[in-house]
Parts: sequence; C-alpha cells; structure tokens
Amino acid sequence: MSWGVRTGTASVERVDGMDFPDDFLWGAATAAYQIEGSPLADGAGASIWHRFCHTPGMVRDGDTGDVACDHYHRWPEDIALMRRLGLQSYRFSIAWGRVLPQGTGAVNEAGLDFYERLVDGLLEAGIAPNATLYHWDLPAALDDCGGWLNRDSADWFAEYAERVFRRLDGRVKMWTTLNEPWVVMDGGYLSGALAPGHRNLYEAPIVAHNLLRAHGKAVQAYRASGAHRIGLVVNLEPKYPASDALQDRAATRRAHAYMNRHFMDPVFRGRYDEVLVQMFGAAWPSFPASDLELIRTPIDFLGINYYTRNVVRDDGGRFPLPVDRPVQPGATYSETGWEVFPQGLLDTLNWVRTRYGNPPVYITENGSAFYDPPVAQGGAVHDPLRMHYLRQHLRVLRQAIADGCDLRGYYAWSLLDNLEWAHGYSKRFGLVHVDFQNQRRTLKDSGAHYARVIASNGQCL
Ligand SMILES: OC[C@H]1NNC[C@@H](O)[C@@H]1O
Repeated sequence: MSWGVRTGTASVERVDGMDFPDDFLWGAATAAYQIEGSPLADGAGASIWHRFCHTPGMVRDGDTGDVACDHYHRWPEDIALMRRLGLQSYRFSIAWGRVLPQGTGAVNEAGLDFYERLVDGLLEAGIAPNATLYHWDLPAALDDCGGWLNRDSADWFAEYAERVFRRLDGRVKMWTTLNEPWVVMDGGYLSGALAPGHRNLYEAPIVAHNLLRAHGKAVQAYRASGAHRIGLVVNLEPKYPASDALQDRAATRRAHAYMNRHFMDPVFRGRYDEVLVQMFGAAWPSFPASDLELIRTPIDFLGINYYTRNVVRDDGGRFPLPVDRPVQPGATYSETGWEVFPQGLLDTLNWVRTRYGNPPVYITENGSAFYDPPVAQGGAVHDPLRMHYLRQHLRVLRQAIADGCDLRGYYAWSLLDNLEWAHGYSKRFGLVHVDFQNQRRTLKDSGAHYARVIASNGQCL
C-alpha cells in the first residue's frame, strides 16, 4: 500500500513495509577533470583531457576544464553544500597528473596535499570519502609513451595507486581503481569521441585488456598495504532486442557482450566472453593466461553506473557491433538522448546478482541531464524531469533489495553541473546548479528532494 504526502515542492510517496537497510549509504559523485579546474596548478601535469579540450573541434563550443566548477579552490563551499544535502558519502576522483605530473617518478606533494585537505574536510563534515583513482584523465606524458596501449601502463598505474594509498588510506576507506573502463576504451579508442580520440578496432581490445591488468595490479598493491575496501566501477546498460527476429536477438547478444560482459566476465569469471572474441575476429589479440589470473584478483565491491538501456536492432553488419537504437514510442529521453527506463536498473542488478554471485554493489552513478530553466527569483531551479528520473530509479532499488541483491548504497550523478566531456557544459546533471559565469551554486528542486530522501533513509521518495 502506498500513500502520498504533499510537500512544498513535490509529493512524496511512502511505501510501507519496504525499507532501505539502516546502513544504506547515500551519496553523490563527481570527477576531477569535470569539476576541479586549475588543471596545471601547483605543479600538476597535463592530462589527455586537457590536451583534448585544447584541440580545436574536439569539445562542443571549445569548452575546457580550465575553470569548470573551480572546485580546486571552492571545495570548502562544496563540502558545505554536501552537508546541506545530508550526504553520507562523497565519490570523487583523484587526478593522476596532480600526484605524478609525468605519470611516473617524481611525486608532486602539492597535488597530494590538495586531496588530503579535501579528504580531511569531508571527514570533518562527517562525510565518508569514496575515491576513484582513474576517471579518464591519463597524464599526457604517459599517452606520449603509448598510454593504455602500452603493457607498461598497468605498472604505471600501480605505482601511482601505491603513492596515493600511502598518503590517504585509512582516511579514505573506499577505493575504486577505474571508472567505466568500457567508456575509456570505446570512446577513447574506437569511436574517437573521447580523449585521446583514436578510432582503431585493433587498439580497443588491447586498451581494454591493459585497463583490466592495471585494475588487477592496483588491487594487488592495495592488498599489500591497505586495510579497507577496493573495487571497480563499471557502466552497465541492459540490452533488449527490437524484435523477436533472430538477427535482432543475435545483435542484442553481441551488444551485451561488447558492453556488459566485456569487463564483468574477466573480473568475476577470469575469462572473456566468446561472443566478444568472435566479434573482434582478427583484431582480437592473444593474451597470456596469467593476465586473466591478475585481472580476476578478488575485489570488495562493484560500483555500477546506470543511466539507460538500449533497444537493439541489427544494423545489417556495417560494423561488428549493432549500433541501431530504435526510438521507443512514448518514452522520455534526456538531453543526452538516453531513454528513461528505470526497469533497466532493476534488470541489471538482478543480472549481476545471478551471473556473478551477488557481489556487494553500490550504484556509483545514476542521474539525468535535462534542460534547466534559469535560476528563478528567490534562487530556485525547478527541474521536475530530473526529480522524476531520480524518484523512479530510487524506487526500483527497493525492489532490487527485496529480490535479494546485496545493494549497499547509491551515489547520485552529479553533485554539481559540470563538464560533460565532449558535450562541454551543455549537459547539466547536477543536483546543484552552477552558473559558470560567476560560479554561483544553487540547489535544484531535485537536490532538495534528494536531501529529504536521505533524511528519511529512502522512506520518502
Ligand atoms: O555521462 C554522465 C556521466 N557518466 N559516467 C561518467 C561521468 O564522467 C559522466 O559525466
């Protein structure tokens, strides 16, 4: 049974009898290059995203991360915003180039000092830090040495990880090695839409494999010194055939193998999906078996980033991957062109539960970019579509828990409007509006609602 309660800005729904666990963790997420600004400050080394943004034509409107949300200077103000939301945890990423400007070798202590101040500020505010070591901003100096195409990248990453663990572990008790390695591979090396902008079918599986090796080496490095938890964050997108036709079902299988099983199978099952290997054909390299043992080094939790689903229609084989996504009649689509489909989150969580042995899971990103009206008189940002997206997706989490998923927490993407990569600042995901002309932050209705959800531990959706 459910009943509605009118509040100032939105009706809240209480669903009796289905609670979130008392220790369910409520947070919000960001990433270094998308919010910090000052990418070269205090000795930091340039990343591939600094280089990509400063390459004409790569990012919409020529936007860069040079200023972004100026979080590098405004982090105390942003922590105050997190307290206002009642966040219990904050997921952020560490810019590799701030710590090791050349990617390996000499440490830039000022870079570590910044993250130490941020972590101590979070702890002082009673907010648990959740740190991601790699959220796409590879030091440009390493890209000049082949980047993720170079097998040495796994060792470079482990060296960086060890430096960060040494300074921050203990205050940071939840670590992620990589954010969305699939996007790093697909966007950076196949479609070319993301840094470093390659378009090469032969490079993609090599990059994916080295990313996974880097993940494994960082987990092993953590086991040698760390005392808390480390995991991996993947973006998962359930695939549904456009019809019962054999070719659509086969295309769906390929899309599922390419995006979802691609990283999950090696990490949790120690092998690649055969469909994936067949799809790449001659472009699929041979890998030593010892690599897969490294990759499957056990982790403490899985982070799932969920945004949307794909309905898949065979595209007639123009590419090893089905790329047709027929528009769904009556569906709502966000500004990024993603269908709003909360059922896909439930289906994904149950797929992970049943295929991979029900690992501890956090939703480490979930959110939507919708057009926001200008800040109203009195400082309100009314964003009903983002609010609706949030409520729909939080609702299915209850069902996932009832289905037996070991779901431990939820991080909204994102705390702040920020640089949405090649989209520049044109796509706003924030619970907090940022005026990029004057850096003024304004809590949106969706942010105020999320604060109510947290305060009620999900009772008030
Ligand atoms: O596209 C929205 C988000 N998706 N996951 C990775 C983040 O960096 C993106 O902003």
